[in-house]
Amino acid sequence: MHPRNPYQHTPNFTLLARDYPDIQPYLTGNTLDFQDDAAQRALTQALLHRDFNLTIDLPPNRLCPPVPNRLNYVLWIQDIVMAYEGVLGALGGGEGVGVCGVDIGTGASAIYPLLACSLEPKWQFLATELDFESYKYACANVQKNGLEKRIHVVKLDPDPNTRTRPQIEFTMCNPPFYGSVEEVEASSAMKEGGPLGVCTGAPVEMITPGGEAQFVGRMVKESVGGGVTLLESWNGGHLEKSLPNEGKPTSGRRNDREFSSSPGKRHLDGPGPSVRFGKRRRVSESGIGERTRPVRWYTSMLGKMGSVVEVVKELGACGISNYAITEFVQGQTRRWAVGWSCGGFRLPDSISRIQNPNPTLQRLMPSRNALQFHHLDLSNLDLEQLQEILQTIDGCTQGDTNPGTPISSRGPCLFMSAMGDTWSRSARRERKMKMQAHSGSESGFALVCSITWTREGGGGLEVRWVYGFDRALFESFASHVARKLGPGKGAV
Ligand SMILES: C[S@@+](CC[C@H](N)C(=O)[O-])C[C@H]1O[C@@H](n2cnc3c(N)ncnc32)[C@H](O)[C@@H]1O
Repeated sequence: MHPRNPYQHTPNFTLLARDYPDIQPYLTGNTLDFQDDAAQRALTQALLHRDFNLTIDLPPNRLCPPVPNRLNYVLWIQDIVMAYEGVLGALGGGEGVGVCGVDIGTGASAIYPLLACSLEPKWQFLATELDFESYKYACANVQKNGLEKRIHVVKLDPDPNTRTRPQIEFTMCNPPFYGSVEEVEASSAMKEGGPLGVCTGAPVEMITPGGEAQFVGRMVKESVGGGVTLLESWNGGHLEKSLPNEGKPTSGRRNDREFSSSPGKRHLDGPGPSVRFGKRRRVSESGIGERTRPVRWYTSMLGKMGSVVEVVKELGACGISNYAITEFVQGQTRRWAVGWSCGGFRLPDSISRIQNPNPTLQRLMPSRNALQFHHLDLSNLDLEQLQEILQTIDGCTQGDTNPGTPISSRGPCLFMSAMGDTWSRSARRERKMKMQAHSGSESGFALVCSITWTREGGGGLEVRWVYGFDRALFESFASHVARKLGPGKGAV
């Protein structure tokens, strides 16, 4: 379960039923009858209202989304967005820009955009739906909560006349799991709504040709060309118009008691508000080439581990190495999500990798974006000394940092950027000969890293890859920094 998910323990149904009497008929003691789909609907409605101030209607003939499970995915998306928002802030761009996400197949509940908008007052969504019945309910649910300016529900009708879209920060999707009715029937593992829960999913919610792996595989292929699966009918106009005026906090939408460890930049291992590249050079987002990408992060939930294997294979086939895998465990239900980007922002390992994966997942994990070096003698190193040492690396730019505000548990964090390899011996020789290099060029960074260190345990250094496309360049830079700082024993 996501660490910020407040549903770590089974709710006290008896207490909940006092405020939400619709639950009462399905209670025996503190046990809710998950075999009854009406009980599941009553629970979802109660939790959404109590904890998120959301009111929704759910049709009996469509999926009833379990709130804790759906919230896990939203919180992971929040991690991803916070990670790169922090980086953009550090690079002097992207401040105050609203976040635009896409939920592919929003369902009757429109649960993902509703939850996400309730947690994040600046986010907006495009929510697509294929099925007319679900589409009607989704529109009504968005309207009921006064969120129609921030959540635009579209009924998909392929239309080739696509116009320019605003930057989409992420797409999310809970695709139909199965490839056929036979597969649904053969599966005894389908446990929407808890271990004993009945499933009210309609065929359109459960079945897609080729199953979820093929659905997401298609997304992967389309993402290489900048596409968003089945979004052809959306022209983006609605959200573009409302983007600059949005961002007013929606008071009362968050239950602060439930979310005492509520999300905020200070919880991140990465860059915080005090870090800027501003002094030496302000870089627009277009300077790192990301604004031109229609979608920054594609993500999808997956219900079968075998599908994770297939999707990662497809990512490899498409040459996409910048990806993330997470696992959502809620009671006995286990789900996974895969995210990938064709852009250069690299996520912290804590977001992109599962901590203790089983052997199958271990093999699929993306490469680490942080390299650690131990046994460096850093006992006397302070931020100023580090800055001085790093200044001696030719052709690299340092970001500002506020030493009084540690933004990582490891200590202050410093950003370094480079336009290319300027530190290796051959690069230095070449620079001497040409003497022109990259000075003042605004053509964009090749590499951005954050550097944190600790004096404890003999001194440790962590160089995290924040932006770039060339892993070898990152690894070479990290080793160079470690060599500069002391007698390292190699990266682990
Ligand atoms: C498993 S349900 C997920 C519903 C909701 N997002 C949730 O998590 O509870 C999948 C949804 O995707 C819709 N759908 C199926 N194929 C689609 C497609 N190609 N494009 C958009 N929506 C689709 C279905 O109608 C259904 O509502």
